[in-house]
Amino acid sequence: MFYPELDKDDSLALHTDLYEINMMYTYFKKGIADRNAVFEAFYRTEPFGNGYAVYAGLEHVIKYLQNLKFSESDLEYLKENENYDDDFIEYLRNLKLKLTIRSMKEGELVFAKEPLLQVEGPLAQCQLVETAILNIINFQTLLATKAARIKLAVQGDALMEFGSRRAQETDAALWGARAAYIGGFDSTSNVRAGKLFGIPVSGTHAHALVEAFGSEYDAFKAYAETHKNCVFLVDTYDTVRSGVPNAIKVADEMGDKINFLGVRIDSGDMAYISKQVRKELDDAGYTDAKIFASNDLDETTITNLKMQGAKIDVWGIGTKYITAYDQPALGAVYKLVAIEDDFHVMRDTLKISSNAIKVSTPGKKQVWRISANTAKKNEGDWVSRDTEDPRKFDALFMFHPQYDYINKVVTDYTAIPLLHDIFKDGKLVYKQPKLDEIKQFVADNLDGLWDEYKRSLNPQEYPVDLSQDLYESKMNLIQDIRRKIRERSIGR
Ligand SMILES: Nc1ncnc2c1ncn2[C@@H]1O[C@H](COP(=O)(O)OP(=O)(O)OP(=O)(O)O)[C@@H](O)[C@H]1O
Ligand SMILES: O=P(O)(O)OC[C@H]1O[C@H](OP(=O)(O)OP(=O)(O)O)[C@H](O)[C@@H]1O
Ligand SMILES: O=C(O)c1cccnc1
Repeated sequence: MFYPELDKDDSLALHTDLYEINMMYTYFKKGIADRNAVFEAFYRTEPFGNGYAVYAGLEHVIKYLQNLKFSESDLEYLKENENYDDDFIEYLRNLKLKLTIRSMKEGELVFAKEPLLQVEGPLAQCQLVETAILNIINFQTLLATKAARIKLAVQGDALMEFGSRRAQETDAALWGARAAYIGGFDSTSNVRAGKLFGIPVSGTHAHALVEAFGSEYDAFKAYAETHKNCVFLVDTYDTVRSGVPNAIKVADEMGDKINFLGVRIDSGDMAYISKQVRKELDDAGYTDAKIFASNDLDETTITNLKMQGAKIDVWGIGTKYITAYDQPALGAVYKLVAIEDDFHVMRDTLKISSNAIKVSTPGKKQVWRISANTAKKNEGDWVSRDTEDPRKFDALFMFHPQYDYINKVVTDYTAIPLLHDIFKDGKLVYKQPKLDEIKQFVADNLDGLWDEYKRSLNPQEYPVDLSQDLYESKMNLIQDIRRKIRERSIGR
């Protein structure tokens, strides 16, 4: 630890951007800190060109919110470094979260432009938690989605997560291992993730073992004499001529004393070499021995290797998974959608932009997953005001919010609300599922999605439609704001 005097009194209350606390200060001084507000978090485009994202991070968000309180050293720091009056510091000292949070469940398949998490409560409190909530769900949702893409590419083969050494620091390795498991990996190499989350841990050995013993035979033999389950890394010198023959020799000598699970290759032409290795293992009678592969793999390389007929059974994935190499940010944002006015009435709010995708949708919402009762597949998501309930209608008119000529009428459907109560007035009301249940939930959800949305390249756009009510109030609010701006500029 670098700062032991602070660490003992550290908290995540300051894990926020300064501008959040500066806004809190303004709200406090102007007497509106406790006005009721509603913020919603959403992202704007699907990551990796995928057709959906896998929502993850809620467990960490809950942990963060449950423990949120300014410590004395936090307050001291603010007092010394910012020009806040003492009454604000006192306000922060007594701050007790009273937020009502609604969120998608972890493992839910989610789509661009729909609220994933909604925060309602005192304006200043809503503002404080923006940074950490986005920090957590941006990372974990991105990674769980990457994991699901990799899972799709391996077509049922086993997947090991190897990313810790390349992760952007320790928290990313830990929560990234969890997101991998949610998204479809079978195990992680991170032992702490095993201890904290109950994820199966697994591993082989590194080149260092071979180098330390000076020869592959001595290294494999030593490993076999100290471990029951053995996967030998065979590419330190020459995979085909030395690595695999030495692995086979040790397996023969040890017989039933070990479980010879297979060999790992970590370099070279994986398609060509894996075929050679398969033949050597089969010829020696080890037809059940598996070929493990690692080396900067991702869903694209895996798909290509499969196309080449590579004989790989188990895939170890590190760098390109844990760093979300091809798209390092999900870009989820947190926007104010409603606020209490001077007359204690909730008023919708909107952010206008010349960029259509950046125009937010006002109002407190609910997201409904609409599935056809006959096909048992999802028809799309219907974003409504939180007061609307499509279960009361016989038919649902669904239309694209930007291109309203793309529309359909759905009958005989089931509508399931996706935003669930997590905290009510600061009290946790949600029973958190076990990690394995979340993992299963992802798999079940994927079953409910048409293949057209699931393919990893150029998937169809999944419909995320607005209710008529929401659409009209958005258009009216845009007109209203434009008119006010026009009037003001004419007056000048
Ligand atoms: N047959 C293949 N088709 C497509 N990509 C492959 C194939 N074989 C290996 N790759 C990938 O190509 C990339 C570079 O492989 P390369 O052969 O240069 O590694 P290497 O130099 O042998 O490994 P190292 O640098 O770790 O010793 C890696 O991401 C690897 O997974
Ligand atoms: O390739 P990744 O997907 O990141 O998987 C993790 C990598 O970590 C280990 O390599 P190591 O740290 O020894 O580095 P090197 O193999 O690249 O030399 C292992 O042999 C994998 O290659
Ligand atoms: O167990 C392994 O083979 C492993 C673990 C971490 C990184 N690379 C490989």
